[in-house]
This record gives sequence, C-alpha cells and structure tokens, in this order.
Amino acid sequence: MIWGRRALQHVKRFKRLPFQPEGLHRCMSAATQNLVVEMDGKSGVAVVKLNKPPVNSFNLEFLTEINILMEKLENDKSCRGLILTSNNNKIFSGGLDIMEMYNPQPDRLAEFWRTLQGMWLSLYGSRLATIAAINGHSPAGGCLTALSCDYRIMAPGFTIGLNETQLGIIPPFWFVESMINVTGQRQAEVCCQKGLMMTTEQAHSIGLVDDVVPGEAILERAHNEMKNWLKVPDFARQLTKRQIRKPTMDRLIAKRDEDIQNFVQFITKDSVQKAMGVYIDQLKNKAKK
Ligand SMILES: CCCCCCCCCCCCC/C=C/C(=O)SCCNC(=O)CCNC(=O)[C@H](O)C(C)(C)COP(=O)(O)OP(=O)(O)OC[C@H]1O[C@@H](n2cnc3c(N)ncnc32)[C@H](O)[C@@H]1OP(=O)(O)O
Repeated sequence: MIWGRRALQHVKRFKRLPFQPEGLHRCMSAATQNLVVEMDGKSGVAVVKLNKPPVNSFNLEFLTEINILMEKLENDKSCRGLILTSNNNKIFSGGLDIMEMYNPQPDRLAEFWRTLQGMWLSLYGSRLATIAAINGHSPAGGCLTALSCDYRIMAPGFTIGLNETQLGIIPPFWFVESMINVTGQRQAEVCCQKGLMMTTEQAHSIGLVDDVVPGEAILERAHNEMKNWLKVPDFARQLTKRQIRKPTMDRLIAKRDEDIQNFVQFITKDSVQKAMGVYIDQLKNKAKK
C-alpha cells in the first residue's frame, strides 16, 4: 500500500488524548483531520465519525486516513466493535470525490482506486463487528461503505443507493456483489441497473437497511445493537463472517490490478470526462442556488 505524504502527516497528528471520564465509562478520543474517533475502553467499541466537509467525499488522502485508522483498530486487541457514522447530520457520505476522477493524473487515479479497494477490503473483511449509523444521504461510494458493514441503521428523510448508472458509470463488480450479498440478487439487479437512490423506507423494505431510527436516537440504537453482536464470542463471529465474505473478497484480490486498469481506462475516456464535466457543473450550480 502506498500512503500519500499528506496522509502520513495526518497520522503524526493523530493524538491520543488522556483517558477522559464519560458517564460511567472511560473513553479515549482521537482525531485526524477528517475523522473523529471515540474509543470506549470499557465496551471496546470505537465510534468513528466521518468529518470531511462539505460532504465527506472520499479523496485519496481521506481514504488513506481511513485505511490507517482501520489498521490501528484492527491491531488494537481491546477494540471489538466499530460504529461508523458522520459528524454532519445531513450527509453520511457523498461517495467518491468526483474531483479525483475529473482531468486526473493517471498515476494518482490508479493510486486512488487501489486505496479505495484497500478500504473496502479492510472494512468488508474486518474482524470487528461493524455497524453503519447512516445519519444522512449516502450515494454511490457512501452506500458501498455502509454495505461493507455488518448492520445498517438509517435515519428517515435521506436517500441511499448505488446510483452509478444514472451518472453513466458502470458500478464495479465488487460494488454490485456487496449489494447482492445484502439485498439478494433480484433486488440488486433492479437497484444497480436502474441506479436507484432510495428513501430510507424503500431501502429498509428491500433489506438494504436493517433498521430505521430517528437521527437523534441513531447512536444509542447502534450501541444497543452492538451489545447484541458482542454477546457472541469474537472468534466464532469473526470466522463465520470470514467464511461468508471470503469468496467475494478473493474475487477482488485476484483481479485487483485488472480492476484498476479497467477503472483508469474507463474514467480517462473522452466521453466519460465530458459527462463528468457536465455533472460537476450541475452540482456546482445547484450548490450556488
Ligand atoms: C466489463 C466491465 C468493465 C467495467 C469498467 C468500469 C470501471 C469504471 C468504474 C467507475 C466506478 C466509479 C464509482 C463511483 C462511485 C462514486 O461514489 S461517484 C460519486 C457519486 N456521488 C454523487 O454523485 C453525489 C453527488 N452529490 C450529491 O448528490 C449532493 O451533493 C449530496 C451529497 C446529496 C449533498 O447535497 P447538499 O447538502 O445539497 O450539498 P451540495 O450543495 O450538493 O454540495 C456541497 C458541495 O459539495 C460538492 N460535492 C458534492 N458531492 C461531491 C462529490 N461526490 N465529490 C466532490 N464534491 C462533491 C458540491 O459540488 C458542492 O461543492 P461547492 O459548489 O464547491 O460548494
């Protein structure tokens, strides 16, 4: 894995604050520039809040920070569970940073995609029990991130989905398989081909989301659900997860370079660049209104 220099600087800034009392528990907080981490030493549950304005979109540096944090949590024997949420109560994640894909440098574009693959592999294959507390909109890469967790709780009033086809983009096979593995083949066929952005309730009705809870109660609900997952002996839960998810992960691992080549070739096509330029203009104009 190649880490960007900027991301490594962030890691040096990743401060471990002294233990702080929080209710009856002792809680350790840490922060990188774009991530807020609260580690509850008693329960072994880390709450990670995406904190990259304006929309938590994933660029190379942000993905690298997440990968480094994931590695830290994986190696921290006291950590058993991860709740992933957003510090912005309107947007969980706007997905991949479109600016990474517009007029790109091929080397950076390839590194960006490899780092995204790495994030998916570490989150999808994590030994931790993982819960996404989706407290805002979650298109495309945001949806993929939620799909990589073990359980999804979503607040009403937002939208989620793999909307790539709506943007003229083909969702990679591991995006699609992540959807199939959660919703089943038929629902995934419809959602992915049509590029549906679903309301919270629609997502719940097809099993993309497991539970719907008002935004203000979502973290409490996630902690309660986490307790259920952590009642199971870690070793048994982890190996069962591995057994179920390994075939999907192995398919990406076997085709990692080919997948990067496909991505770079596709994104650098003139027609794709042109369409992306139009899409970015639409986003910027909408933001100005
Ligand atoms: C044979 C097989 C071969 C296969 C080969 C295929 C390979 C190809 C594979 C390609 C795969 C690519 C997969 C892509 C995945 C993605 O994730 S693409 C990104 C998709 N995301 C979106 O489309 C989201 C767009 N954004 C929104 O819908 C909204 O912004 C929002 C997130 C719902 C938030 O809305 P709102 O609160 O109203 O904020 P806005 O005013 O719209 O935006 C604020 C500013 O943020 C900027 N912005 C928004 N989204 C992004 C983003 N994704 N990336 C970068 N920037 C973003 C927006 O432009 C505004 O910016 P300013 O104008 O500067 O304020």
